[in-house]
Amino acid sequence: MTLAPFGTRLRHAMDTRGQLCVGIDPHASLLTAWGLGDDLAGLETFSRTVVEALADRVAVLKPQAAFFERFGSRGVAVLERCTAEARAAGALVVMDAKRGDIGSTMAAYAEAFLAEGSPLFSDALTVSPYLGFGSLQPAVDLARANGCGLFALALTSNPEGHEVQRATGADGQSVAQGVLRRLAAENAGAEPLGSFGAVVGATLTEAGADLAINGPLLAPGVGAQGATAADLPRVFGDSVRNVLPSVSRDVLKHGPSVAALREAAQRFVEDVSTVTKL
Ligand SMILES: O=C(O)c1cc(=O)[nH]c(=O)n1[C@@H]1O[C@H](COP(=O)(O)O)[C@@H](O)[C@H]1O
Repeated sequence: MTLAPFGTRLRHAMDTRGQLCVGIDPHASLLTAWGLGDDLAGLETFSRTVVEALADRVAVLKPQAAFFERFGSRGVAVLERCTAEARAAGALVVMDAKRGDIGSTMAAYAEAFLAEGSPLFSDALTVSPYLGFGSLQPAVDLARANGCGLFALALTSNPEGHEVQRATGADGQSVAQGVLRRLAAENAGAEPLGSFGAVVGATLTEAGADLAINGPLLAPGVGAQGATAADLPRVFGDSVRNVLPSVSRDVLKHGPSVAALREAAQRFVEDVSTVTKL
């Protein structure tokens, strides 16, 4: 089956379901708080419950691969099921695996997540451009061919990111701005939205970069890291309509009640819609 471009599918999902991504981050502390064991059975119940609660209503679910890999191959098998079930229930899945390597290895990462029929096939993948944006080319090509997307780390939500991302190159532009320019080039002419997004933390005091990339802007940091929906216009300015705010712990802490998870996600959707419609 040929999928429509990821940017088109994401625009539709955000317009119909609201601009929100919920991260599936099965921290040991959350498994315990839910009354589950910090083990494979706990991981399975946790991820199933989040998918049951949210996959039929939020635009995007973003499993954080690390929390599944913690349990080895059987944890990865849970991630495979979680991804397939979330997609079958109607959510777009952004696999948060932050892959990045030399081009020839990047091609294998791309096949793992963006080749139809792969056990971990996802709608999009988070990638690190810090081996050089060009090293991501095999993932860009496969994503484009298969209706998938990428989110490249540009201005991350953690304070340590600045020393690399805000550094200025010989051309006078910041490293992050260079990444954003390359993404804009990949998205040129795409309508209604390109498929090659940037990660820009909602925690920044200001973007300090041109975010007009004609692509989605994944904005983690809302909730547990201190940002709120009210911060989005300050950071994203005119690009706020293309922002996909991402919340993990601040929604997940409301489980294991399916109703409470849904209410928490709905509150974020409403908060975000208040600021994006201004
Ligand atoms: O790519 C990401 O999703 C990401 C980028 C970034 O700059 N900051 C960031 O927190 N994330 C991820 O977003 C999630 C944030 O989780 P909470 O702080 O619990 O909402 C984690 O899975 C992080 O790995």
